[in-house]
Amino acid sequence: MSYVIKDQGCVFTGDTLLIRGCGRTDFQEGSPKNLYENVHSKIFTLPDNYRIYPAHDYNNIDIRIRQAELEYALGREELQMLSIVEEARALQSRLEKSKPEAQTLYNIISSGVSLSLHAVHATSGRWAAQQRADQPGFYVEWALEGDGLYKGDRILEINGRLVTSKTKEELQKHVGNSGKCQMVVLRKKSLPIPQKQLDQEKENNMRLQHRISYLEEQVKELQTVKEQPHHQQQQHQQHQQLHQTPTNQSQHVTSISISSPPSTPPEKPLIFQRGNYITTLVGGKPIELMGDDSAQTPAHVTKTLIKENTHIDLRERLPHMYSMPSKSLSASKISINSDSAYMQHHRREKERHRERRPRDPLQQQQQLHREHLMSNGLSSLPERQPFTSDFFFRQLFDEESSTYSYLLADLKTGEAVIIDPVLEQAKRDAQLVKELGFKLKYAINTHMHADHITGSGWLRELTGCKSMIATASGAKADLYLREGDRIEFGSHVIDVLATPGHTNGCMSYVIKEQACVFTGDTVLIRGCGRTDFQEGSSEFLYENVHTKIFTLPENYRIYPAHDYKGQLESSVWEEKRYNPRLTKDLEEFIQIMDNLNLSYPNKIDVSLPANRECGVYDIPKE
Ligand SMILES: N[C@@H](CCC(=O)N[C@@H](CSS)C(=O)NCC(=O)O)C(=O)O
Repeated sequence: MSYVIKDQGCVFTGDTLLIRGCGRTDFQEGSPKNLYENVHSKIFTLPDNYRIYPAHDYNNIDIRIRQAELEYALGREELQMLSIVEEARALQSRLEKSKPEAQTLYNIISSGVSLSLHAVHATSGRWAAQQRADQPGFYVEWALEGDGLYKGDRILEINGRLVTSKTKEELQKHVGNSGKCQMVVLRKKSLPIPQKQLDQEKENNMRLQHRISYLEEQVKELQTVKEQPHHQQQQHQQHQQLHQTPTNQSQHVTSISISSPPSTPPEKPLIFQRGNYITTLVGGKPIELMGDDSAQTPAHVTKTLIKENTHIDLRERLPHMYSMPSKSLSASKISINSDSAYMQHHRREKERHRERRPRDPLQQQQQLHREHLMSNGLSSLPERQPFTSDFFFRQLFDEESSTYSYLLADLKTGEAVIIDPVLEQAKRDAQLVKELGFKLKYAINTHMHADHITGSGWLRELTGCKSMIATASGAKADLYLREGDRIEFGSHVIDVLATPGHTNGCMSYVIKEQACVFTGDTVLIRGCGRTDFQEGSSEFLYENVHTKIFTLPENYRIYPAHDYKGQLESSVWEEKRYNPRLTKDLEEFIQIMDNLNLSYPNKIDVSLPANRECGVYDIPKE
């Protein structure tokens, strides 16, 4: 399927149409003919300015490597899961075997219980035997100590005659009135599994079931991620993390049915934890986190359905949780009594809101969204300002250094600029410029990079553009930039802001008309550039971000030079609220920056000397 959003002029083509490629057709129901026909009749007939968003992009060996890594991780998880499934099966069968089953000699021996034959002379005659429901033979019920008979012994022979009796009276005839006789009895060597051990095994089994369902989820996730290109894989990870943030309300429900609940509630609560996902079972019931605080705690409750319905006072059972800090579990809001006053209030409130809801589905959704924001103490994301129709924007990625480059153009004049190009991608970028019919005017650097060689020098050779960098960077270029400079391409203007801190020569580039800012390494998504080498200064970085970036309108999009977690863009609104470093006060910020403990960029030794020469140093011939 392809999904078209007409009013946004874009189509999501999945694997049907990829950038400069298309999906393979050599498995599943693949058909080159059908693919070709569909692309030509349904995608290529859409307006030419429709943006195409494919499901994959494979231009880089790193993606393959990442996929191989994922395959490996998947294999490992699958193996682990298999061995745990085996373990669970073995446990299950032991549990099942502990249920009463027909005590035929065959069943007993095949279940692994060893039997021994005993010749017993019952001299006292003080013993009794009984039949057992649905089981053949007679079993000693009680016997006087010292006679050598034990409860549970199965009587095979009495006074030389095999016991084939069907009734107690027939047996009595063999024994005679005195009860004194010579007997052969069959005795189980192993004693039945004690209840405590049985309970323990049930508990273990429950744990294993839980682990299996977690591993199944992991495998499913890995399988999904494996299908995605690196970019999306990283996004997926980020998405996962986001879904564990306090603002996420959705509950993750795993349903495990245990057919035989423990006869008595376990003394201790069972707590399962996977990262922020916590399941606590008390008396077989999951504890639910409720109340506003649950939105602020990273704990995420997995419901496990167990057939049991006891209400238990948690304060007695979990006194330690009631003293936990609210960051790990909001204990004061823990309750398992679904009819608690809080729940009743919550339900009534929900109903009240439902009654007030508008009829129109769109308005209803809007109201729900407002309610959701309000109840989570969030303000609403500012409205997005679209790019103007004559502004071309393309974000490009270099996998090796996780660097974003941005190709921007004026569609009317064809004049283009590229921000932070990477040497290894210069050919790709030059090719794209050519295909789109642009004329590359400038290759602009946000700063002198330490982790990769700039592509600006090489692009200059390939396209005739001019390279640019801040005077303060100390690097060579065709043109030097200072705060307040304006870079023009067609009718578009980039305003230059000096934002030193990561390095002396760091610049941010603002395009007011398009409501966006290219922050280089000054502001990263939920992070910022390191300040531990070159001329790094945490104080400068903090001050410049707060006075020059965070003062921009909140709906300005932020485009950084790197992202290591698969995020593509952010906004001033988001970073002002969620940047874990820059939202702190200066003192704490400096402390965070002083303790990042990042290793030096792998390519620092080649990048810095090359970038001082605008990247035209040691350029590969090919
Ligand atoms: N591992 C990478 C380098 C990662 C790194 O240090 N990134 C810099 C920007 S490039 S100098 C940075 O400021 N990171 C901040 C952060 O919080 O990660 C490599 O070897 O190239």
